[in-house]
Amino acid sequence: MRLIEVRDLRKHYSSGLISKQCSRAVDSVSFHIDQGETLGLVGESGCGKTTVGRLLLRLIEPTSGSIIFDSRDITRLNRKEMRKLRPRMQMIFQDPESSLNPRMRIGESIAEPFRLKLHGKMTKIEIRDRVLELVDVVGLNPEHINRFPHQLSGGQNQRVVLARILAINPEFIVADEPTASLDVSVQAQILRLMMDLKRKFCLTMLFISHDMEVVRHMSDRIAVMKEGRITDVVQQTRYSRASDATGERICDRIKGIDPEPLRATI
Ligand SMILES: Nc1ncnc2c1ncn2[C@@H]1O[C@H](COP(=O)(O)OP(=O)(O)OP(=O)(O)O)[C@@H](O)[C@H]1O
Repeated sequence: MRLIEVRDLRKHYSSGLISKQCSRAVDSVSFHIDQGETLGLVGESGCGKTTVGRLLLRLIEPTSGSIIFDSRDITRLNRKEMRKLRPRMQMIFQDPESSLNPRMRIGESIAEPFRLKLHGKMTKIEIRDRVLELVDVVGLNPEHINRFPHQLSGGQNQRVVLARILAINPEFIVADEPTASLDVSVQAQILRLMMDLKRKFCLTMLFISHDMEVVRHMSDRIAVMKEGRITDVVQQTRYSRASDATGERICDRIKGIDPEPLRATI
């Protein structure tokens, strides 16, 4: 089943006071993502990947085109309707610390969606148990819940971001270069965790990266972007998809990671 469909999406920016110049950040882009599928979006810096991701969640408004999410054109929804829909679609950014409130302890950050009663009222004990469960699911220790983001590493903070997203319980995630800011030694661990969570929670994902090898490892299909347009969509077969060799290459590149578990997730 199709969860998201983008039709003829454009985002143009104009600049210059006297002679107006138009930059076509996204130009006539169309694609779809099926439920449970990961579509990789790859292309060189400045080709429009992040703009597509932000448009899909309506963090920015399109110049034209439609974005059908679960059979509804979200470009036509008003603020109230969009606010209601928002928990179903979430974004993971490059820098995990920027997505976390620096003054909130990790436990509070993960608990926030429960406190906001996104999924009904819960008691304090139920919230604490769910937080501890999620901390475990993303591979953190219970002691981390009392720390602040600046007291954790980048990789640990990205795990917190993932736990918080799972607390919101979305169906669709835009992951925009989620490991780009991380130390090479933790990149493979986070990618592996994302693959596991994606399977476990049946998530649908747009995975954005400029790194073709990482995108090949993570995606079912790959859309290639150039100068605001999608130039190619490649279906990954069981064989072309991140093969054992690719898994090993990623591990080779990201030193200190045992290739076996990574291969097991392919
Ligand atoms: N608010 C804005 N105003 C004007 N131009 C913008 C704005 N945001 C993005 N752009 C331009 O749109 C184009 C696409 O930017 P975008 O950030 O989507 O690219 P990207 O492929 O994600 O790049 P990177 O991989 O470096 O993050 C760029 O040329 C950028 O300068």
